[in-house]
Amino acid sequence: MNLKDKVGFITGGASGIGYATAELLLQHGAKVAIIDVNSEAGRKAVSNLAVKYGEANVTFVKCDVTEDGDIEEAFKQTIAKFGRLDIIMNNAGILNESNYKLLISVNLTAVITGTMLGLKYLRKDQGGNGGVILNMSSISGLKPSLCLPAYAATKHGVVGYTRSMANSMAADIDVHGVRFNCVCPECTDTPMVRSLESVDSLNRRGIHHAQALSNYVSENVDDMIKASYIAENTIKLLADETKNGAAMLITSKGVAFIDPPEHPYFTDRANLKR
Ligand SMILES: NC(=O)C1=CN([C@@H]2O[C@H](COP(=O)(O)OP(=O)(O)OC[C@H]3O[C@@H](n4cnc5c(N)ncnc54)[C@H](O)[C@@H]3O)[C@@H](O)[C@H]2O)C=CC1
Ligand SMILES: CC/C=C\C[C@H](O)C(=O)/C=C/C=C/C=C\C=C\[C@@H](O)C/C=C\CCC(=O)O
Repeated sequence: MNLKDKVGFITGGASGIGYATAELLLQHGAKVAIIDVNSEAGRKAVSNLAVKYGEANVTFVKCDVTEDGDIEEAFKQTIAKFGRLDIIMNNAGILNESNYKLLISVNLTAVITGTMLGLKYLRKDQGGNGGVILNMSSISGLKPSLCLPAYAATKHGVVGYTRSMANSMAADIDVHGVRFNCVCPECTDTPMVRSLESVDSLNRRGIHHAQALSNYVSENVDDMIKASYIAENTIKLLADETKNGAAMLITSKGVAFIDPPEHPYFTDRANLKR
């Protein structure tokens, strides 16, 4: 996919990985809607990006991704502003083991809702141009995370959902034109991770092994991979039209595509005919 003049929709785009990806899309000539619950951060992000890339190319829509109506409205406002939609990045996420229902709602339910609601605007057979849905998982979606079991459950859910959607819709891709992929970064230097330095904040959020995790983050955060590195690899995946159903692990050593185990039943639609 040539990113020039394409339109991206990024939840959690006011900060961290979402913001870095928004900026890189703009550098490639795309237009971007930053979708975020934090109005102050969202407006600040857009005013910074507008100075560099032009007011006509970036917009902010306030949206709590746990509210279906907000997500629908955000899609409508994005298309009203830019006239099309090509890239959906369901990226908003939180760390809160205490409030695991909210955690699941933001990190997993909203990814499914954003995919289902967005799909109808992308589908070529429903008036769209085709495109790509990129869901944000984590290395914690591929392996256990002893400090964050509920978080890991949401991120495993994102991998399972994204691969399953890709498989179930791949046979008709010429009709709808939509690809589904997910990215799985290791620990990255962002405001979300910097917030883990405070043991009080970890305890309030019910995070396991709080003191050990706080020490680990304080000692390692400056050497962690940067959001710009996640964004560079995310953009490559977005643009690569050969990739559908990919789970891209991103670590300081580079990227790797993690394949699911083989199983003959219901991994592809041919088996439904048996
Ligand atoms: N930083 C890391 O080490 C890693 C982060 N991730 C994932 O990447 C994504 C982005 O994380 P970061 O950039 O690190 O965090 P961040 O905290 O810098 O950015 C997250 C953004 O999501 C927004 N957000 C939170 N709840 C929301 C809601 N209900 N509705 C709309 N927006 C909401 C926040 O306001 C914030 O702007 C998350 O899904 C996270 O789980 C994955 C792997 C590693
Ligand atoms: C106490 C020692 C620190 C880490 C080991 C442990 O496995 C763990 O659970 C650490 C989690 C740290 C998470 C911090 C931010 C989360 C971001 C994620 O999206 C994934 C990144 C890293 C997971 C690291 C891991 O599980 O080892």
